[in-house]
Amino acid sequence: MRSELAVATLPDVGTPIRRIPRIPLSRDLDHLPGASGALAGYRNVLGWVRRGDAHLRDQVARYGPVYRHMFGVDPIVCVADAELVSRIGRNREKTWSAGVAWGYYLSGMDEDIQGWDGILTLDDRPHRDVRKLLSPAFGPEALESYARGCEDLIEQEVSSWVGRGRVEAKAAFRKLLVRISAMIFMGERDEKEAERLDRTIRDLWLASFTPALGIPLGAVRSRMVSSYRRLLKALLARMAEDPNPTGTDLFSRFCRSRGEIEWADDETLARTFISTMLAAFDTNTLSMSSMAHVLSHHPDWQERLRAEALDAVEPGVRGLARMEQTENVWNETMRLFPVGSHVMRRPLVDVELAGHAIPAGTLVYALLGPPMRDPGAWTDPAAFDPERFAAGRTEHRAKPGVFAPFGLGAHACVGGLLAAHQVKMIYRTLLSRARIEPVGPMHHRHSYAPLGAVAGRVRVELRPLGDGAGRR
Ligand code: HEM
Repeated sequence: MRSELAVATLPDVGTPIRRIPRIPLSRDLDHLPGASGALAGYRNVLGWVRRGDAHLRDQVARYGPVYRHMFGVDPIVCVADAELVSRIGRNREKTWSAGVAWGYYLSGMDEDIQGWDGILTLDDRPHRDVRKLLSPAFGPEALESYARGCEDLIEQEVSSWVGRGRVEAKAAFRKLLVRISAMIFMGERDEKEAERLDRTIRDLWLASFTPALGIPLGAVRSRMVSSYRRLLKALLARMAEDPNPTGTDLFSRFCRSRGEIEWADDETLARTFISTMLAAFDTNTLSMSSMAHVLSHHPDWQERLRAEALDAVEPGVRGLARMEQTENVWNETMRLFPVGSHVMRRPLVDVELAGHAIPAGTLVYALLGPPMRDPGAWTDPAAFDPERFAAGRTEHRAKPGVFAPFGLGAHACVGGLLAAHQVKMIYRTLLSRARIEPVGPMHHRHSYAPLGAVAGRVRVELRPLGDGAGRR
């Protein structure tokens, strides 16, 4: 039976959605294998936080590739089969809405919102319009200028880590990436301003996560919303002061495209811009921290990457393009320690997945982690083996959906290349200066909180290389 409430309020397939309301979730899921009830929902959230992807793989082993569960107070359907994940993400049937799914969490977060909430709450043509607007800011010329713009900052920060000796990778990478992002995104070089921006982004993540936990819009959320409004006001003031900015930062590039979308006023653009930053801050910090853990326990791979780093001295993106082994290690790290747990979608009509009827309006989590251990695609899936990505093996292309750390289809990550450049630049500098040694044993514990990484603190020892061992 279909949830009449959800169906009554769902937009038609292909309808551009403006100001997505919070459409109730379909709850008619009893015919699916899985668990239900509030207690299961809270236990499930704890499982995600404590055991990350291992928790999800256990659920798949128990219930199969399509199952129902609760995430906090919300009934969800999880999909773990690579081809189904690919089908949902690519959305060739034009059935799956990211907007209605994200809108469930984000809509109404700020009662003053007059326009779109963000890039992930858009579907169809409005979404294509925004992607087009963003594309020059992620094109080759822009990426080159970002790469050159942050070289000095990376040098400085890496020197200070090596000087300190022992670092906690999550905090260290975050501090550096926040400064890089503030510079790239907003042309902001001031450390304090970068930290303030970071706090706002953190608040926004928390604000979008609280409804699933059944936490009412109380004091906590309103504090988060006020820091969001402050940032929005600052962006709008900047747009008003300088209607045609010449800066090379992402915001200036974005502003220069104003007027290209007839439906988007300044406020809509500023909100869209904030949502773009929201997707960028934590993601790469976590992938790089997991990589530090992995490299500290694989000195052989570290040596290979060091040789590559010392060889790739050409400035800008040309040198980075040569760092294929670094990219393979990064990919292998994200395969074993996924960053994004799922892409969230809702079908706008009733659909069938692996013989199970999924009612329109169901909140579906297309899981990204379990397919990355699919034994049908990966040899010895639990092993650390970066060469599986190299030419000649390319296991990540074995079948659709087996490797999608950046999502799939129209909403696939816009910043994947930028993230890869940042990883290569930072590791090129770090590995040419120091050897990364472990503090404590290798462990595979993973956690989603809500983004994923090696669980807990990632402490590593940085031993400066002897004279002549490093060049940069
Ligand atoms: C390791 C780093 C990163 C990972 C693992 C990652 C992962 C993802 C994933 C899985 C999605 C798809 C979400 C969905 O379909 O529901 C996504 C979308 C997105 N990412 Fe990333 N991301 C990373 C870095 C970045 C960076 C550096 C930026 C810079 C701006 C960025 C900007 C975005 C944006 C704007 C979207 C939404 C695209 C759209 O809706 O069209 N990401 N990312």
